[in-house]
Amino acid sequence: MSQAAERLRLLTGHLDRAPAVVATRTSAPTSALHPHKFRYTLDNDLLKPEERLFYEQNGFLLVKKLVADEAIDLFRKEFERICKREVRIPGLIVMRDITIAKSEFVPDQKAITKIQDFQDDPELFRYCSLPQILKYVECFTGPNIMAMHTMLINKPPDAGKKTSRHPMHQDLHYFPFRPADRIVCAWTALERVNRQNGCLVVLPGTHTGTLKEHDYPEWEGGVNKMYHGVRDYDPQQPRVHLEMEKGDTVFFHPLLIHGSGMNKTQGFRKAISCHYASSDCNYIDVKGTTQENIENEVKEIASKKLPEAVGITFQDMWAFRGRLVKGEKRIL
Ligand SMILES: CCCCCCCCCC(=O)SCCNC(=O)CCNC(=O)[C@H](O)C(C)(C)COP(=O)(O)OP(=O)(O)OC[C@H]1O[C@@H](n2cnc3c(N)ncnc32)[C@H](O)[C@@H]1OP(=O)(O)O
Ligand SMILES: O=C(O)CCC(=O)C(=O)O
Repeated sequence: MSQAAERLRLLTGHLDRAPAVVATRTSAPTSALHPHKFRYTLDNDLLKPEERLFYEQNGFLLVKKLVADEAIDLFRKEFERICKREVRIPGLIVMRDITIAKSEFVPDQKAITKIQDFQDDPELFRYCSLPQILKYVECFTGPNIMAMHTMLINKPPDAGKKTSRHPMHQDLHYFPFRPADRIVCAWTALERVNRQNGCLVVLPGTHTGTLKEHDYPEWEGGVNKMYHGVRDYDPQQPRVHLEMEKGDTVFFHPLLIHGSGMNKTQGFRKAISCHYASSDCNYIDVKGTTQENIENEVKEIASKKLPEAVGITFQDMWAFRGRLVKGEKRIL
């Protein structure tokens, strides 16, 4: 058994006890007729009872070998074509690590840390519509599903300044839509990921808390643009390193505190992800909330890059990105 599988087995072992925490933490009124009142998963028969309880208590669920090697190889090839500029995708954001952000651009995947917003690339967007992914997503979002945000992350070998780390954060910080419980991220390893190359690190159970204040961590070597982290993060909290094989997929709640470590290898650690939300979610105004700092930053960057973007709301920026992948388009 792999280390990751063993860790998961140990964690699921804890679920043998009665899910009292689940019942007490739900915001919905609990009923004596429904001792297991679930909050984070929906009533459908897709999840196995142990998977459902695991997500309720931990805020994430790792599914082994969900995406086939053939599909992954196609995603990797398309990423390579994008990096070489053999294909150009409208609206795609290409990010370089802060250590090389000011150097001359080289059209090679070694120079690219992440691509974001590939909703208009049919090759990559196939990931967001894979039936085996949507089958799980539906358990968290319900039947009307929007793909709201897409990324292919190519974590580079660390250049010695630890900038390849992703600070511990909650994805909800970036999202002006709610309810949080109807949003989920699917993150698939495009190769083996482990502590050496900077796998995801999660703080189990933190999805039951609230959205925390985020800001740039004070890292000596610098921090990538928009990589906010939870302020006053306590590194002593229990954490789990999600070591995964190619094709393994983790689903996680947008309040789950997570991040990823430094890539200490010479390889580029690749993963593909999509944030989904129920199309029944509604937009919120984040002014006056802890999210105002990221709203201002995103709007400032957008208006620098695209003068036409001045005056466009944060909510509209998300509405442009969102694509219906299943069911009916409603509010989002
Ligand atoms: C809506 C927001 C995203 C939603 C995220 C959903 C939640 C998921 C959780 C996360 O992933 S959190 C991390 C979110 N981070 C990002 O989304 C970063 C996305 N990156 C970008 O948008 C672009 O890479 C960026 C706008 C920062 C730069 O792209 P450009 O095409 O404008 O690059 P360009 O080479 O023209 O450089 C413009 C300026 O940015 C600087 N720059 C580029 N890459 C940088 C970098 N990595 N770090 C810091 N600064 C950077 C660059 O030095 C330069 O500075 P100056 O204006 O001072 O000359
Ligand atoms: O892939 C990674 O290294 C981190 C991704 C992450 O934290 C995120 O997408 O929110």
